[in-house]
Amino acid sequence: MLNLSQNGCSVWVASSTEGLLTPTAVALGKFDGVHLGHQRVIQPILQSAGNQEKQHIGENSAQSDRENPRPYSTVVTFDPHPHEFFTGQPRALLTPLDEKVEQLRSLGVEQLVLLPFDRDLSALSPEEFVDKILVQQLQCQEISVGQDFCFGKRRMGTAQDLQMLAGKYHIPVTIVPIQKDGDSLPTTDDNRISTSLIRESLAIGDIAKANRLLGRPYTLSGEVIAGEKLGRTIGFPTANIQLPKDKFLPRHGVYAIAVIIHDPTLDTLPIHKLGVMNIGNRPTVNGIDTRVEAHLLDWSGDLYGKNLVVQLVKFLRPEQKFSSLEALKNQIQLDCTAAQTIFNA
Ligand SMILES: Cc1cc2nc3c(=O)[nH]c(=O)nc-3n(C[C@H](O)[C@H](O)[C@H](O)COP(=O)(O)O)c2cc1C
Ligand SMILES: Nc1ncnc2c1ncn2[C@@H]1O[C@H](COP(=O)(O)OP(=O)(O)OP(=O)(O)O)[C@@H](O)[C@H]1O
Repeated sequence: MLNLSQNGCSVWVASSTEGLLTPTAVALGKFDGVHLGHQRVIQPILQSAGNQEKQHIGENSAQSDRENPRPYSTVVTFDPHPHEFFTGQPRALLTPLDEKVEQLRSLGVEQLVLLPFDRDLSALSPEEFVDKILVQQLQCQEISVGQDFCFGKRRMGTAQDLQMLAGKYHIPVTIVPIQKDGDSLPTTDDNRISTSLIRESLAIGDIAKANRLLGRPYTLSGEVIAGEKLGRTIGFPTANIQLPKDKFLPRHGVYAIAVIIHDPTLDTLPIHKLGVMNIGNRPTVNGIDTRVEAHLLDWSGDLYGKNLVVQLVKFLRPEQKFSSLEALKNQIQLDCTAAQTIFNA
């Protein structure tokens, strides 16, 4: 269906009905964020695909592959997000499709299958889901899920049910214990690493926690587009970043950031810079729409058309309405100093 690649490696993106690579070793779930808990669930299917490859070394591998094909490490998820299907409300995502693909690629996943989440799929019983989707369509040889995984009509199937049903087809199921946020005490159920907990952390500007649960910095990525070009008149030119429409935005306000700059038209290495960013409506200039604007420290030059990957480091302050551009300018200077102090530390 689609082959999304970067750096020479790629993830094959398919639906259950189109373009599937089979057989598969499958990790099941929504995987929004590809956080540390998700990464633990994905690990066994990478090992399974990798281990079988190792067995082939030294054998007549072409013949061996034909007789006993290696399963493709495959993340199976739903599109649209089930929450969107049931509520009819568009769901903002920690990792919109391109970002999810990039994160899965970096883990070594070979295929992402997007199961079209519709009335028919949501009505499948656990038995039907295993038989129709996992066995017949995906030709699944191995499965990995988290301990609290639920599936099938009204989420009535548990991870143990999956183990029992898949066992009838001799498909082993790894049930990964719940991963908790060890740094947050006491470790109660509320500390279960989850997409929801990361969204809550981002919504209050607790970037350290969100980054810890993700196992990497939360990023906002997109092309630099034209703004009102006011920033340069106050000595702080800003790159306006166009994000995917379904990207989850953290708390509005000002952040210390690390930025990776890619020029899509040139085959050059990315440039790494530090900076400050504002997410908000810019009340000082009577802005109406939400903008994401980055000012890079120690940078001069055009950024239009370039792709920026902005990694959130720390929330600095809420957005404010200033009485003049001069007052805003003075505050942005203080923001730059505060960010620099964080980077130095
Ligand atoms: C670090 C930083 C902090 C900012 N803080 C605020 C703020 O507190 N209040 C506000 O109205 N605008 C704030 N802005 C947004 C500015 O109003 C905006 O950058 C300016 O209007 C220029 O935008 P333009 O060049 O894209 O038109 C901030 C921008 C940056 C880069
Ligand atoms: N903290 C965790 N520890 C172990 N497994 C997990 C953890 N979080 C999710 N999983 C498993 O990873 C797979 C994908 O999880 P999924 O995205 O569906 O849930 P989630 O991350 O808890 O998100 P949400 O907060 O939206 O429920 C599932 O098999 C799920 O059981």
